[in-house]
Amino acid sequence: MAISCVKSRYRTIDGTCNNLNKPTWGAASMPYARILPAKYGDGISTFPKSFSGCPLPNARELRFDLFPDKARDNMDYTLVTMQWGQVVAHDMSLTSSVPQTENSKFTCCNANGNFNENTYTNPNCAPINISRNDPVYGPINKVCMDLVRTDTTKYENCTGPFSPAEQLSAVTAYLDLSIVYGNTKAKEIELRALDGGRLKSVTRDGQEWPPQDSQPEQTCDLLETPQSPCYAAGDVRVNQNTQLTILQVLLLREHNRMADILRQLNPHWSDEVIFQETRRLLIAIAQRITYYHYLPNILGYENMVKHKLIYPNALGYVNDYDSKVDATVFNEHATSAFRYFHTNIQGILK
Ligand code: HEM
Ligand SMILES: [Ca+2]
Repeated sequence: MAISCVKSRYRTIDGTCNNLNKPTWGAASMPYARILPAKYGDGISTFPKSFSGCPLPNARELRFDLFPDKARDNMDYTLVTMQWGQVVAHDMSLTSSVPQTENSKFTCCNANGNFNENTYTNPNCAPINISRNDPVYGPINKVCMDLVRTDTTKYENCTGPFSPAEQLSAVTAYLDLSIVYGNTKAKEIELRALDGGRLKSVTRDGQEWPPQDSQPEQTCDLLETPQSPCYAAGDVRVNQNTQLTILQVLLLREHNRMADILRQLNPHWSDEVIFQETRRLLIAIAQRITYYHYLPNILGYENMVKHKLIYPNALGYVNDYDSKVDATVFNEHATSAFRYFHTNIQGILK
């Protein structure tokens, strides 16, 4: 599909036209990029097999052998280091059709922890066998761990019959706070107050909170009553865990705080101008936190300076933009590498 780009001071909501020569690079609803070619069993979409032609080892057993649980306190960083990482992860990547809520998901295992009748005939099902000795699920007789295969270019009929399936990301690859503003114009409009550049919010106990999701029973699986908080935000995972929700609330409040100040300073600005200017500022603040505060903890400050990921001595800004670099997230990064930081999650969250 040909996209014509308009020169603008503001980012598009769906990530198109960030790169004017390649308008779809890094846009939402595009396939992931790959470091290595796909390696499917049949070259198209089935699970790979071992060299002997047997299935690969059981994923649940490998997990216990390779990544046993071990609590290790860290005296240097608080839980927010982990938590900002999830903000970054959700800004960069959401594999299309990954089930994130209990009620809306298609399942391959039944409520008793056993395999559904049609599991073996359904090509979208790839549940994992849990051994009877499993330390967590063994005692409660759960033998089926759900795994529903994600959507690919195959389901979307985007690629030819013999080319390998490519998974899609539902969100913009850019660190553009899509978790706050959404990835489509429709979502952006739904989230905006359309007055004074503000995002919609509700006041409870004298404080500002995100608006209630329109379908709380479907979105939030641990809902006590339909009135219990279940928030709507730019990202569907906003309610996934309390620590993440806190940061989403903070970003919403900061947007509205800055919008109110900009409105006071510029009474002649329209809702649209205040909204876009505030969005532009908040994105810049979040990028600053990510590159100068979060990533140095992970990659090492000197290392980042050496590889020109940050420029601590720069005055104003650095123009190191390279239009030949594709910002599309690698499949290997979203599926494996960046999930490594799940090991930073505290075992018990109170
Ligand atoms: C309490 C904290 C967290 C919880 C409960 C959590 C849970 C999850 C869950 C349930 C998924 C989806 C699994 C699937 O069906 O594919 C996921 C995906 C993912 N997580 Fe986390 N996570 C947390 C923190 C983090 C952190 C700190 C990072 C990285 C710094 C991270 C990176 C990712 C990535 C990259 C994905 C794949 C996203 C996608 O492309 O769909 N997560 N996480
Ligand atoms: Ca994004």
